Amino acid sequence: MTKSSGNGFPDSTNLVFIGGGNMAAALIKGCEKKEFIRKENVSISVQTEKSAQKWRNQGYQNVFTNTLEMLDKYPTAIYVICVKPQVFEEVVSSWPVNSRPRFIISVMAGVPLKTLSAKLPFVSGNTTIIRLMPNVASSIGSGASTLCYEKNEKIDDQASSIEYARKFAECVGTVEIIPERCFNAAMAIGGSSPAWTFMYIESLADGAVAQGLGRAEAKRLAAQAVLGAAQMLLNTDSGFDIETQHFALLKDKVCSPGGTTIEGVRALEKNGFRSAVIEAVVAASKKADDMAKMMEK
Ligand SMILES: NC(=O)C1=CN([C@@H]2O[C@H](COP(=O)(O)OP(=O)(O)OC[C@H]3O[C@@H](n4cnc5c(N)ncnc54)[C@H](OP(=O)(O)O)[C@@H]3O)[C@@H](O)[C@H]2O)C=CC1
Ligand SMILES: O=C(O)[C@@H]1CCC=N1
Repeated sequence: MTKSSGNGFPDSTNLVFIGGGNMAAALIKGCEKKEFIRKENVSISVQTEKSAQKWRNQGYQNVFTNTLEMLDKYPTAIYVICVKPQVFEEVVSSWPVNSRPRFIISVMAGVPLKTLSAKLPFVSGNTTIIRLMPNVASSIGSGASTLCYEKNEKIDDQASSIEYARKFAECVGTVEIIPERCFNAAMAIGGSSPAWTFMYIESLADGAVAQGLGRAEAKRLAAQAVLGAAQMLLNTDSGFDIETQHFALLKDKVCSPGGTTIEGVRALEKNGFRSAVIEAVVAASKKADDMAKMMEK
């Protein structure tokens, strides 16, 4: 009998990554660390020989600079699309018509399921296509991913594919399975917000540096303060229940009457802090909506 390592699929199942950049690296390394996959079952296609060599130097042997050649070699593997959305059309053009992947996971922002199906007519129909939106913290196993797919009872054993994708995403952090109509909004928080959080932490440090604190101390302190605050929201040991309680409960605990923090709250509100953050989420989400519309053309 074929051995299985608990992911529901035989150990010999090949995972084929189209694109081998930051996201592919985070996912591959996270899955390997959790022994979900092994190097010998991973194939990667990249654009440049330089990137291919980087992967080979890390012990990956199945590395290609020609996607068609790779997909030809693994016509029934699990495919993970990890290229930029702008490159997707090019990838489609080098997709062999006889490939029959077990299922497909796409991490591309702004490329909806219906576009993926329409652009890959020869593989869709009886092939589950899953959208997964990981984030940069996946590279250290602290990602916050979202996943969506279209339920189709005609597809054989679709539930196993979804379960595999869920476990795959869990190798690099948490995963929320959500309807596609909310996917771009979730992407703005899960996928994009780490960039804004880095900006926020940088600004905290800048403020303290302006007031005389050393740069290194300010950076460490700011990062740890943000981490601790996030952990209080997620860890019930803080007495906070994220399902039922309002974030302001914790904010109010920090704001002593007549104290320092409330002065900072006042300054933030005066400068449109919350509105700026809300608008950033809406802007990122709308950009993904626009990208999806462009893709339809
Ligand atoms: N960065 C992030 O935080 C997140 C990104 N995403 C999504 O992940 C996807 C990838 O992003 P990211 O990993 O950051 O991008 P990168 O630029 O790091 O990686 C893109 C990869 O695609 C390869 N590539 C380019 N053209 C081709 C081609 N024709 N055939 C095969 N491979 C090709 C590149 O090769 P080479 O290395 O040789 O240039 C590179 O390895 C995007 O669609 C993005 O929307 C999703 C969530 C978060
Ligand atoms: O900026 C982007 O388009 C990608 C998707 C989410 C994070 N990075």
